[in-house]
Amino acid sequence: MGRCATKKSRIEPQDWRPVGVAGLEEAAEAAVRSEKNSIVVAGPGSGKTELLAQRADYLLRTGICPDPKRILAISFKRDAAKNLRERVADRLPENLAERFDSWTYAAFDKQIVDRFRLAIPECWRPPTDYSIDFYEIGDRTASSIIQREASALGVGPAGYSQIKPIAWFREQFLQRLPVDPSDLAAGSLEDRIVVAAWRRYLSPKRPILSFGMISRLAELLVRANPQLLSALRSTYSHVFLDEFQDTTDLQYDFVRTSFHESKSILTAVGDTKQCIMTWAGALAGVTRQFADEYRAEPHLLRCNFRSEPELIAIIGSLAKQIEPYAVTPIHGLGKQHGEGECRVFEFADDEAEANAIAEVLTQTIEIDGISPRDVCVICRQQVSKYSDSLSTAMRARTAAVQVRDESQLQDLLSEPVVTILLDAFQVATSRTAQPVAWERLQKTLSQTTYGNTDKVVMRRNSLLSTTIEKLAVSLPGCEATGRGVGSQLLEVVKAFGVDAIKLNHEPYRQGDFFKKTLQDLATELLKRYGDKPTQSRDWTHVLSDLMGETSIPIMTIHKSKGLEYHTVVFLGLEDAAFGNLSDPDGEGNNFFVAMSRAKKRVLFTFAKNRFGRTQKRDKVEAFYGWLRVAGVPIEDGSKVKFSSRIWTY
Ligand SMILES: Nc1ncnc2c1ncn2[C@@H]1O[C@H](COP(=O)(O)OP(=O)(O)OP(=O)(O)O)[C@@H](O)[C@H]1O
Repeated sequence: MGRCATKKSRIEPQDWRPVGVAGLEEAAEAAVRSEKNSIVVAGPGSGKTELLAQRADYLLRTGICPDPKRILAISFKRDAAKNLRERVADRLPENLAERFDSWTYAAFDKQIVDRFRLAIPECWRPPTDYSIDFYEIGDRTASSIIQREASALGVGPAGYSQIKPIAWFREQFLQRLPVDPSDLAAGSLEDRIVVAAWRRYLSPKRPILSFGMISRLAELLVRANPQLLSALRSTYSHVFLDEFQDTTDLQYDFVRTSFHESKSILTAVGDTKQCIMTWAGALAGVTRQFADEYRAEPHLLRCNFRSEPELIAIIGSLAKQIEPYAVTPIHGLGKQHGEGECRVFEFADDEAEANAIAEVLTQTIEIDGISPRDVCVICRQQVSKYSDSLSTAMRARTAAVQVRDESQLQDLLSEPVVTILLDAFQVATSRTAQPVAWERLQKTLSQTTYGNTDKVVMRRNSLLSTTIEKLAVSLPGCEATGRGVGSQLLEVVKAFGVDAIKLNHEPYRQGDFFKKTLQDLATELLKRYGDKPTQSRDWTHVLSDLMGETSIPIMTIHKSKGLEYHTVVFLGLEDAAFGNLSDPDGEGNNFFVAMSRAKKRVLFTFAKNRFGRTQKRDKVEAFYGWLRVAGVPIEDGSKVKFSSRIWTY
């Protein structure tokens, strides 16, 4: 993908061509060039994220999004927001890319609340030092809130016993907040409890907000302040909504208050693997609602650019079994045959499973030469529990590659300040040139300091070189203590300018998030560095370990969304792994997500005995049925020689 470093003049829409890809399918190109609200529905690997990056390129290069207007992209996960931001930054000149804002819903809501806190009606205004509750309230907490607040209002159990806690929480506590709470305060007992509970959460003594509450405050803020609303609308001429099928009521409501019936043009992209019906052209749920309310033009994509034709055929078969009218997906570049494979193995127990899969993973890396980062192990839930035997089996086979739970590190490594720091550490400690990291650092520094005259650029380059040199000198003798590593991080951050970094990344301006991110990074570095004797401390190794260059990621299905790998192993296609399957459609979609992450190979496993207990597959039988019809039989793992190059009977 060509990096465009120079300022280019505006191009005419008819002269614009997709950047970095051979082409786009017709429906995708229509969505990229659309002048109306639109909803793009497409299967896995169809290039939805790519389409948004291309649309940003189109709108900014042609001036259809004219300076000083901006594009707002909202995603669900931090790494998805980062991925989109990077794709746009990679292909556009800086002066254009800087008008592309890529946020998660949570971060966007929070920065609105924090920046415009004083415009929140006083009765709902949180103190500045509120903490975040990362978990939404569950049944038990809701129940105790109701009990506590009802008692405080002088109502006994007979008065509140009929209130269903979780329904109260979802439908009433998280309802739209009225500008004036007196209506609620004078309303039903449920409403009075809502007001009392909010007051307690907002109280200066121990203010604490969940992301659901922050979303509600952001919506209220925009609704209650016409000037803010109009500023938001005139700032963002175009709005992108990623993974739209997953939008919650609260998020939908915030978008509606902010942009419905405005001049801002909305592009929502949704994924049929979450909502199979849409593939047939029958929009469903929130997708349907959006199409109706925003008079959005639908664009249905059918290409898959990710997977080999054999996997696309299986994905298409599964879709058709679920929805007979589903469009058959085709390979994006017209390939008819490839090396894709999908296999299901049954093992006597998790130990046999671990040995076989460890063998497969080792071969994939050591013989096929696939990078550990291009291989992934997925579990439905409880990653460390499900992958425990596999970790042991891998350790017994090779010291070079391990499997690693990605859940905690994924978010930390997506942080912009962490990217700066790891790039700086990498350039300072690597024995070879690191042009990509160096260029990224230069670019970041140019965003945090002003001016582009030769003198300013020279001064910037000299500052960067000095910072890196200092770091290169200090790191080898760095104390193996939090203070030692932490102070090196601080030195780099200071060179880039703490305020400037915060100015460019809104979430760092709030609370102690910036400090905590640096602390978390120091802890992770220290874990890998501090336990070795001084002479054998090797920063290159520490960094590659932290960035996971030598480890195979293990993650939940949820974390795997939006990602792709050469080989995917799904451990435990079993009833217990899928919980109580109270939502079979949702679990079917989860299965679909896991299946569609693979470019070349996807393996599913079933262990008859796991954690010393017999496993069943009655509830997940539908998934096995889909696979059988798609031509994927269940194989007896004990009869397969996994140690041979080609797994034979
Ligand atoms: N027009 C295109 N030509 C060639 N390759 C493409 C094109 N569009 C996307 N790709 C590639 O196909 C893969 C899938 O693209 P992308 O991640 O954008 O798909 P997606 O629809 O967002 O996927 P999913 O929702 O399944 O995670 C990526 O490797 C991407 O680089």
